[in-house]
Amino acid sequence: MNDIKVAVLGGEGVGKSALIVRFLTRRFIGEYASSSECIYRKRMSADGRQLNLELYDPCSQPCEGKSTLNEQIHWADGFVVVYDISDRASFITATAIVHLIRELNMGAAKRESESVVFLVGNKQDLCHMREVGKEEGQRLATDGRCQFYELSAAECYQEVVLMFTKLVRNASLSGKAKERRRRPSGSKSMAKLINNVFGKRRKSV
Ligand SMILES: Nc1nc2c(ncn2[C@@H]2O[C@H](COP(=O)(O)OP(=O)(O)OP(=O)(O)O)[C@@H](O)[C@H]2O)c(=O)[nH]1
Repeated sequence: MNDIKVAVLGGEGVGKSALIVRFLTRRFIGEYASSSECIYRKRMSADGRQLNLELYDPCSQPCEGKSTLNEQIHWADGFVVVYDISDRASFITATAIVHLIRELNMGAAKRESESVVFLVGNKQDLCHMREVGKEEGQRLATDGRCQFYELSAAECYQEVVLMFTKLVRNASLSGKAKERRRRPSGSKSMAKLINNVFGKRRKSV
């Protein structure tokens, strides 16, 4: 069975938990606990193959044993980088995250091990308060070799599911996940890292 690790990253309050909870439970509940980081686990199938998905939801507040952005990027096979279309500061944060992911990918040398990154402009239902143009998101996605979505965790259940499903499929085919499968010793040390970094909280939905 393949393990696929996806980190949902972005500034504070952009809707990371809302997107994850929407994908896993279909529901938009409005308020989400944000005092600790956690990993949600889900079994799913893609292209007839069974996958174990691990979805990492970071904690924006300072919390005990909090992992660094670099650790999160090394851990994951794929990323959803989220910003809020009604909050320009969150777009600047998303831009920095996309650039950091690509920088660390370059450090890892091989192009085929490049991570799958989806850039998501969330809260599309707040377009009357828009501070980030759709074309700006598209431009960042092109620069950072990301797929781009504008959607609303509050209102677009189908789009949220499609986005995550496509990301998981692409990540499962990516060089990074394949490389990990080919090298059991590598996955052992990665498992150790995960336990060190994320061992405290795991959730199944
Ligand atoms: N209008 C609107 N509000 C949203 C949407 N998605 C999330 N929210 C709201 O935005 C707020 C923050 O959502 P969270 O999912 O907690 O955001 P987060 O990025 O996980 O937050 P932190 O973990 O604190 O960084 C909540 O009040 C949500 O109800 C959306 O698509 N539209």
